[in-house]
Amino acid sequence: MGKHWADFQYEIYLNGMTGAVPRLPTDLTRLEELTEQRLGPGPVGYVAGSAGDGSTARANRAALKRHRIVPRMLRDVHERDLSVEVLGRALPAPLALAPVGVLSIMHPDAESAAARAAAAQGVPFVLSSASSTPMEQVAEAMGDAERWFQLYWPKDPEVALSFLNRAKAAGYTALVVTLDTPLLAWRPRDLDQAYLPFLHGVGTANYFTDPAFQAGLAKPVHEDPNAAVMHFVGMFADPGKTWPDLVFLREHWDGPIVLKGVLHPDDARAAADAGMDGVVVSNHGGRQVAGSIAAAEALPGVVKAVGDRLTVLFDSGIRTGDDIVKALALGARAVLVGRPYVYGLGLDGQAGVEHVIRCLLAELDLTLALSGHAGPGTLSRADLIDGAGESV
Ligand SMILES: Cc1cc2nc3c(=O)[nH]c(=O)nc-3n(C[C@H](O)[C@H](O)[C@H](O)COP(=O)(O)O)c2cc1C
Ligand SMILES: O=C(O)C(=O)c1ccccc1
Repeated sequence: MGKHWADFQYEIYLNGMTGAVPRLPTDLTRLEELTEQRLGPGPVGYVAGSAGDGSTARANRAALKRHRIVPRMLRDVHERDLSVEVLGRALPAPLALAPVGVLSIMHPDAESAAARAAAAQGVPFVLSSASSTPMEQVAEAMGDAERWFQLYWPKDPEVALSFLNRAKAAGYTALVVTLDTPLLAWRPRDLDQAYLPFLHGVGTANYFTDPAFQAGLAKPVHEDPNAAVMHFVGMFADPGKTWPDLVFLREHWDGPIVLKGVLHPDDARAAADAGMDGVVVSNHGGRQVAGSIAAAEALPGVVKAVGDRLTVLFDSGIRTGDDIVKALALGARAVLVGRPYVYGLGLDGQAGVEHVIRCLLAELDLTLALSGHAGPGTLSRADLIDGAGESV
């Protein structure tokens, strides 16, 4: 028997008897606007923003909305269990927090608060290479809770190797290698506000604390921060990388490796052929290729190509429990959520992130049960039809 995620719903109703309502809305699509009111346009512009005219982020939502769940009745759903096995580990629910850089623009406790929230709810935390807190400090905040490290594969192999060794020593079990960001895309909201936290040395903690990174600087970071920032900018990603380069990661990382940002079935096959363990079907929340295929449109093709060989994860556009049901029915093993938890962090720190996790999983549990499923295992493509679509 798994955790009773739907109890959160009762807890809210029971608190309501004394007139108390939740501190944050339970419709997570409302969090962006609230966060903007609270924190202002700079940081929220960075989080909410996406590539080009923003239509790819909207397409992610529309593609999920186009699928409609066909509920089934009179199936025993009184005992439910959302647990799944992902990359050889048992997770209490098919959800992880996506890697998101520079969380200090949202809250002073930044990644540590988000990681503690994930740990408290038993959900894996994926730490970004571009975190505002060094990976060791985030690990310490989590105890032995499940954590994965997202790699922006640095140009300098010594720094790459050092990141892998540090992540391993700090207890990160899986490596999530993001392929879709060899360059930062054209993002008008950031350009128009000239908002790029890295240029101020925010989101560079893993680099600035790294001995191999420091070895490439003429002066210590604190003596010449601008030079350190420029060294970071030149190092952070490498648009020259190709598939054969994955051998380096396979050689130096013992645990599971997941490639994030895969949208084409042939790239998924290449990942399997390169000895990878999984892929995240993702278009980076619509932040990289403007006009890209929606992530949910890409999911079935990738599952068909490699579903029997790789763990297929999904992100980009998950906002509700029914979105998760749809991604699982399309063949994802679990999903990652990005912006909603980041807004939760901005609004209420660790508690805000826990609120987001609990809302998503309570709604997932209830939607599954009401659709005739006692857990994710019985979902299949047959539980969905293509609806007429809807404006979102
Ligand atoms: C502010 C922000 C920063 C991000 N930083 C990273 C990052 O450092 N590494 C990474 O792999 N993905 C990053 N992403 C992408 C997320 O991991 C994820 O793919 C995306 O947010 C999922 O879409 P969603 O926000 O619609 O849930 C970032 C996303 C946002 C919104
Ligand atoms: O903003 C992003 O989407 C992102 O992935 C990123 C890139 C560089 C540093 C931090 C985050």
